[in-house]
Amino acid sequence: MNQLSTNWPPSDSRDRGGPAQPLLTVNVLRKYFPIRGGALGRVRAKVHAVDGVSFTVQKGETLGIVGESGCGKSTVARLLMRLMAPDGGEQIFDGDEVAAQGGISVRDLRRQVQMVFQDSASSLNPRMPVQGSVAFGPMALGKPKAEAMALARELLGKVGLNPVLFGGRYPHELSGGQKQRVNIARALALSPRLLILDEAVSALDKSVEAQVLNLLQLLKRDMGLTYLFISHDLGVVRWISDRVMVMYLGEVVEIGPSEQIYADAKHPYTRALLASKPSMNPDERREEPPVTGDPPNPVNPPAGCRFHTRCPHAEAVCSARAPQLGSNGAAAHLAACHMQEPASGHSGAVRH
Ligand SMILES: Nc1ncnc2c1ncn2[C@@H]1O[C@H](COP(=O)(O)OP(=O)(O)OP(=O)(O)O)[C@@H](O)[C@H]1O
Repeated sequence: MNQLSTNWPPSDSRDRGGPAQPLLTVNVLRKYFPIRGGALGRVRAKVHAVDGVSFTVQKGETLGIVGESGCGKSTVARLLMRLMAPDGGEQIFDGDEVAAQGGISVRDLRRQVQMVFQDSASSLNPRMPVQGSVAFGPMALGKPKAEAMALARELLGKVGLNPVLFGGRYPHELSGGQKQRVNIARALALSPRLLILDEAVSALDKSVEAQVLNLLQLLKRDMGLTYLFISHDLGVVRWISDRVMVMYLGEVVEIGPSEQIYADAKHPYTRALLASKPSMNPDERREEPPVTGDPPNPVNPPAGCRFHTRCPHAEAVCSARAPQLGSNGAAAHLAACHMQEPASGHSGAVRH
């Protein structure tokens, strides 16, 4: 693998080692999509896509986001990039509030946060050789062409594509895995501090997926990057993430260190999701039945705990009152379930 020149990425912006410091903090983020109808196109209802989501990503870590299709993972990602405006909440990037007076502008945020999507083909311009695609962002920000092209060659090498062999190729001349490597190089060309990977390896064959995951780990270590890794594949998320956040119907139901989430999940939804995951180990203990059926309609989410309509442990309190994210053990491991609150009134509530 090629070495990058010493002046890239800029040494002052990397997030290596040291005590944990937040790079990104999100407080009570909300996005409701209007559903319009009738001749006048009036708003008839709203999809509660992201509903009060709060979390922090520490510098240098990988936070995985998991949950069933439609739970709001991609909407969170798009909100973080400000590809759409939130309806509420606050986003703080490296100490500065996004789009607030005296904070960080959306333009600056979009340079420091880059995203890689699942669909590697449509992210690339089909009429542009890949070296040009990688150089495009830096040139748009004013880097002279010769420098941007040199950076593109360097980055293609960094993602494992020989720039002499691949730089002049068009996207249709590349495999899916190669295209995704180009997309990663393109994202890195703007020297981001946070990379959001939204189902970025989901369309790849398992062997190619493993190569790209290994590449991501190497890049993260070499460049001091921070990742937000969104996937429906719990095995992949476990492998790559330091911490994992579980979403259900627009809300966070559990968040904690990866090993604790996988070994000792607190929320029945997380346990049901894990039970739905195919296992190679026939002796693996599965206390919860796999999650079945479809999630409720996000236009009218159930009152109380949104999972209560599918939860085998649901009691009256679960539909009466929404549980708060909290911990009954390790402070870093939080779950929103009445069984985790000693005084909730649920018969299965933990006692201390
Ligand atoms: N532009 C939009 N207009 C209306 N509803 C939307 C829009 N984008 C997303 N939604 C809805 O918001 C909810 C969350 O969608 P989102 O794509 O964030 O989920 P997801 O967890 O990323 O799902 P997947 O894993 O399938 O991509 C879903 O109910 C979806 O139908």
